[in-house]
Amino acid sequence: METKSSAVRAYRWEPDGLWLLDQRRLPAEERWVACRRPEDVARAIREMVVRGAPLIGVAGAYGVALACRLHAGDPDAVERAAEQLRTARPTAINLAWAVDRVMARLRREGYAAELAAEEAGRLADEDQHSCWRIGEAGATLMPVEGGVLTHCNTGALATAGIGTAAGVIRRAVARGHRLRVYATETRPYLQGARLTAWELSREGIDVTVITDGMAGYVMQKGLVQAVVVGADRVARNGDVANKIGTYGLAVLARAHGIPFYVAAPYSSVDLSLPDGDAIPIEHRDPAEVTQVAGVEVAPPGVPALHPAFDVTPAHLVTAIITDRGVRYPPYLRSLPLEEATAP
Ligand SMILES: CSC[C@H]1O[C@H](OP(=O)(O)O)[C@H](O)[C@@H]1O
Repeated sequence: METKSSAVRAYRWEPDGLWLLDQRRLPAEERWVACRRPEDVARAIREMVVRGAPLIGVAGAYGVALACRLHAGDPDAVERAAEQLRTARPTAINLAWAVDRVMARLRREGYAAELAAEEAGRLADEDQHSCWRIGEAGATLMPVEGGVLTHCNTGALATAGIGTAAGVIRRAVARGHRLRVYATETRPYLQGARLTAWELSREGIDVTVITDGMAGYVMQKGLVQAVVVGADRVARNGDVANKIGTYGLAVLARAHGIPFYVAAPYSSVDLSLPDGDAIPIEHRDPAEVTQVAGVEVAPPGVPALHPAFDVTPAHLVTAIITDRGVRYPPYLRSLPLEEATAP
């Protein structure tokens, strides 16, 4: 299965450690950060040097390999480092899932850095193939010609492959769909304006940045024929946690009769949670809201909310595009995602 593309690569596992493309500096500057200790990786995840549900899972997995190197012969120290990695950000299940998978192998076979790195590499390869399968499954759902709105960044800067929602867009364009992509800026970190616009434009994909507040306008004007977003965690009933603002897009899409697709690997599905109310929502530093490029835009002392994610109820989701096929409601409402089968 072809999985390569011209998509950018956001991480490199090298003999001296894990190198991460510093996504806080894009698109102005392509600067790499070296992580040689597990706490370097945990900090990079917390500070969003690296971000994106599947990709922070891969980074966390390599962080375990760094922990085995640093704490050779001290399994308890590796366990403590793994706990710091798996809890660096709470919402994306991929992080805990990936770290737990590597640790399960180490507990069986020994706390060797080579084993951890091998398992992290397998995770990355699996995510590359998963992105490709998601892209292929979702491409057929995209308009042959028209506007597609996407939120946040779900591409090669969020995964080890071509992306989830952005992977759907990439594969649809590769198949000849004539798409105009509307990328919401995605305040406050600006994943859309800074990252998605950078990723897609450098590949010649027609992308237009809009403010988050323009989503209703482009839908009302008939400029958008589909919405496709990613996910950080999907509950058993199909409720979806994703970047803040996703829920509003789903409501707008439903009001305008526009299909609202979620693209996510099964590694983002958390069958232990019955519905979206149980998904932990990360609240980040309010200064990320009140400051733009380091400039205070709100009066000093005025508080700001900063939930980094929201939950879209399954009934607003047209379909979830996964690496195991497309899932349609009401299956998502009546059956756990795992047992649901495409109609
Ligand atoms: C491939 S899904 C990426 C997912 O992660 C993003 O969150 P963040 O940028 O805070 O890591 C966003 O929710 C995307 O949909």
